[in-house]
Order: sequence, then structure tokens, then C-alpha cells
Amino acid sequence: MKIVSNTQMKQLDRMTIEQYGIPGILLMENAGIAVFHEVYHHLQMMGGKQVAVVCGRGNNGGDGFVVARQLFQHNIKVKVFISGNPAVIGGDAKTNLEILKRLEVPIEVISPGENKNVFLGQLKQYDLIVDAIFGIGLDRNVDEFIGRVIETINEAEKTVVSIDIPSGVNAADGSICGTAVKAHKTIVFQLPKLGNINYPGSYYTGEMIVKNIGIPQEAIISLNPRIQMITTDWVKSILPKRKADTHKGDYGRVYIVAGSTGMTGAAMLTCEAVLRSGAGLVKVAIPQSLNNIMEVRLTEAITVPLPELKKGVVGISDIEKIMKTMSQSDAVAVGPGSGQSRELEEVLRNIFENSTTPIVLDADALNSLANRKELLKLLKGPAVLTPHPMEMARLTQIAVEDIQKNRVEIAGEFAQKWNVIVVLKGARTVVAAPSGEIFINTTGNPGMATAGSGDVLTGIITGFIAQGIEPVSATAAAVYIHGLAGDMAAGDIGEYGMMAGDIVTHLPHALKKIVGK
Ligand SMILES: NC(=O)C1=CN([C@@H]2O[C@H](COP(=O)(O)OP(=O)(O)OC[C@H]3O[C@@H](n4cnc5c(N)ncnc54)[C@H](O)[C@@H]3O)[C@@H](O)[C@H]2O)[C@@H](O)CC1
Ligand SMILES: [K+]
Repeated sequence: MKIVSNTQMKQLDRMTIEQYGIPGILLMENAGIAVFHEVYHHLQMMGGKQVAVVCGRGNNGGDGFVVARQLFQHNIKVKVFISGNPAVIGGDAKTNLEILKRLEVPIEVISPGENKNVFLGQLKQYDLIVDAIFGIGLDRNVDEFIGRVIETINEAEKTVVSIDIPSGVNAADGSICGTAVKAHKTIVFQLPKLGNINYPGSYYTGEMIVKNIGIPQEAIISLNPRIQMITTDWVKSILPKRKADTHKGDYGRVYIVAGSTGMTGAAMLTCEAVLRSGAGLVKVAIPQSLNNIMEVRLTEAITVPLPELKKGVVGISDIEKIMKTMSQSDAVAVGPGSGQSRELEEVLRNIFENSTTPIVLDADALNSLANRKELLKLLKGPAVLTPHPMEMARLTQIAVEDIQKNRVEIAGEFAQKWNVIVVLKGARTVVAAPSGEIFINTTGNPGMATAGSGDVLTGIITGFIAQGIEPVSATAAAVYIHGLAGDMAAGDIGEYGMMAGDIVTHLPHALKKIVGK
């Protein structure tokens, strides 16, 4: 499902009205009815009877007027609160306000001088509050008066349903314009806005329900938004079907170059994740002295011990053996627990210069590259880089805080500049393709911020690529399933105690949930 900025959504609204002749007031009616259905259903579930609709003076408020009319006509006790002077209300919102007046729906204007406790006392009388103060038109910090209205809604401790985006959240990026409504549910029109998806906006959005309001699909196609949300249906559509008469050779051969003294666990987690993601075969290159540890634990993987020049790490003396196994593999991963060394930089240089096998680079491979980014220019095959924000900071020389504020832009620019697929990890992982295409992931939870979680992701990405999925899609699907497995692990044992191994354990269940077998 595509994700749009506020500017793109405004463009879509305009195209719908001007190019397709669908009047704005019809869109507003569709929007209001979509919200009404959710609110009505929710009221019935909770046995509630009374609704307060708090409206601003733009079109978001106009949607609120439609909701109030629909509730009124369905015999729900409803009152409209307008924040600020209603004289400035115009256009379709005004038309709907006039209808409310003729129907004698109760309306009260809240003015800046209003006593906060009086308003709070009033709101507390209702079972549910509809938030229609600001939508995608919010473009600056809210003033003190509106800030107070928003805080009062939050303090009322009632079920809150926001229209399109919680008021106070910037639809462009999910930042908070001073203060914002904390919604239980947000009814989003036609397409999610970046502000509904990115943190902290996503937290304020609560449960996101996307409703069609009649924007033609043709308009969306012609606008062609470059960002999309990864969905279950999309992942299902790109996973390969397993035929009845197959053997392990049909599902790809993976090669993992990972592990060093003290970090064999990373190599193990990556290998297990490869196998649990459905790949046919995995070979792991491991410093010779660590081979016994790996063999004991990894029953299903084949270990390829490498003679060590420097004890416990993979080095350039191993390159011939590495290249040979690589040439027999469908995908390779380098880096988990490898230990950062000059040697590893040279290994990477050789691989980049001489191999076309798709490669996934993680952890120490990324840290090695941070000093020598120009090596990426040597790449002959597709490459996936999986930095967390700190690794991205090392790769780009941009401060972590700035990366976190511009995750989509920074991942996107890096991917295009260096012609690689970038997975910028963290809450709402971003997958950026060299083509400019961006995926945002919404699965996952804070329990996954645990040692080894990234090694598991590397394994899934590599496993999917080896199964023949096109690398960008394989990466986005892997990110989604990794998060889903994490969510299922958290569901079973809780976010606090879960470890990376629990994500691996839940991988088959996550895959089964998606493909149905
Ligand atoms: N034709 C359309 O454009 C449609 C719009 N719809 C609704 O309309 C919303 C957008 O409506 P608008 O563009 O009128 O904007 P909003 O209703 O979001 O905001 C109203 C106005 O407030 C002003 N404003 C922005 N930041 C402010 C601040 N901090 N303090 C005070 N005022 C501020 C802006 O001038 C803005 O136009 C959507 O989110 C959606 O809910 C829907 O009715 C569907 C059709
Ligand atoms: K709103």
C-alpha cells in the first residue's frame, strides 16, 4: 500500500476534483460517512450513547460536521465543539456547518478565554470524542489555545477517534507540532500519510484504519508515490510457491562468512535464520579454530573451516576458498560477528571486484566499509547493506539524531548514490532501493532491540534472495517477516525476556501465517 506526504495527498484531492470532476463536498461526505461507521460500530461495542465532535475550522473540521450529522440522524446524542471563531469557516465545511444549524444539532464555540476545567467537565460527559481539529493542513506549531484544547481531549480519558491524522501530528513526517491528540483509532483517508506511519506520529495514531473516500485509483497511479508500506498480502504475493516435486537445490544455496572468537553466536543465528526462511542449503565459512563449536550446535549447516593467518578471524589468506564457495552459491552474507579488521576490508574488496553473487553486508562488514565506501563502486552484483542508525552514522558521517529525523531521505539518497539496497533498521525500518523506491515496515516491537536480532534479519534476507526472489522485494519481505516473527515471539513470551533465538523459533510460524502452510 502506498504512503503519501501531506503535499501528495493534497495533490490527489485536487486531481480528483479538477481532473475527474468529483466534487470536494462528495469526498467530504464519503470521508465523514467512513468515520461515522467506525464510531457507530465502536459505540455499539462499548454500549456508549453520546459523542462529542471537536472541530477545527478547515476541511478536517468539515469532515467532523458530516460525522456529527450522520450520528444525529442515527439517533446518537451528539454535540459539536468548534475551536475558535467559526466566522472563518468556508467552502464545503461551511455548507456542512449550515446544515447542522438547520437540523439544530447542538453546537458550542470554545474561545481562547474558555476555562479549561469547564471544557474538561463537559467532555467527560461523553462516551467517545471525535478529533477533527486539524488534518493534513497542519503546517506549524499549535498555539497555546489549541494546545489547551488538545490537552483537554487527552485528559478527558475517553475513547478518542481521530479523523485522518491525530490533531497536532505533522502529516508530512510524524513529528509533533507542540502537542497532539492521543487517539485510540485514526480513520485515515484513502492512503496512509507518512505522519501516521513514522514515530512519534504512529504512536499518537493508535490503530490505523484506512478507508476509501473515492479518490480514483487512476489518480494514485499517475501520481506514483515512491513510498510504500509492506503488507501481508504483498509479502504473500512475492514468496515463491513450493512445488510438490522439488528438492533442496530448488531453494537456493547460501554462503555465510561470519563469526570470530567470542562471536560464533552471530554466525549461528544467521545460519539458523537462513534455514528457517526456507532456503535449501547453507554453508558457513568460519575460522578453523571455531569449527568444532559450530559443528556441535549447527546440525543442518555445512561448515567450511578457513585456515587462519590471524587467530579467530577470517582474513585475506582465505580469499581463494571464499571465492570458490561463493561461485557455487546463490547469495552470500558477510559480517555478522566477523570482527572489524583491515583483513576484512581486503576480503570485501576481492569479493566486490570478482563476484556477481548477490551479497548482504551487515555489522562488521559495514563498519569496515565506513572507512572505505569507495569500495562499493567496485560491486558487480546486487548488494544489501543493513545498518542500524549508529552504523548509518558511521557510513554517512551524519549524526544519529539527524538520521533519525530524516530516515527515508537519508536511506534513499545513500541507496541511489552508491547503487545498493539500504535497510535502515530501527522502529519502522526503511528499505531503500537504488531505483528510488522506498518501503517502510510496520511490524516489530521494542523486544527486538536485543543482541543478535540483526544477525537473524541478515539470514532471512540472504535466504530469500537465494530462493530467487528479486533482491529489493526479498529484502522488504524479509524485514516484514522478521518483525512479524518478533511480534509473535513477544505475543508468546513478552517483550522483556525475548532473545534473538526466539525470533528464529517463531520464523516458521510467521511464514505459515502469511502463506497458510
Ligand atoms: N478536498 C479535500 O481536500 C478533502 C479534504 N479532506 C479533509 O480535509 C483535511 C485537510 O483540510 P485543510 O486543508 O482544510 O486543513 P486542516 O483542516 O487540516 O487545517 C485547517 C487549516 O488550519 C490552518 N493551520 C495549519 N496549522 C495551524 C496551526 N498550527 N494553528 C492554527 N491553524 C493552522 C491551515 O491554514 C489549514 O488550512 C484532510 O486531512 C481531510 O480530513 C476530506 O474532507 C476529503 C476531501
Ligand atoms: K484530526
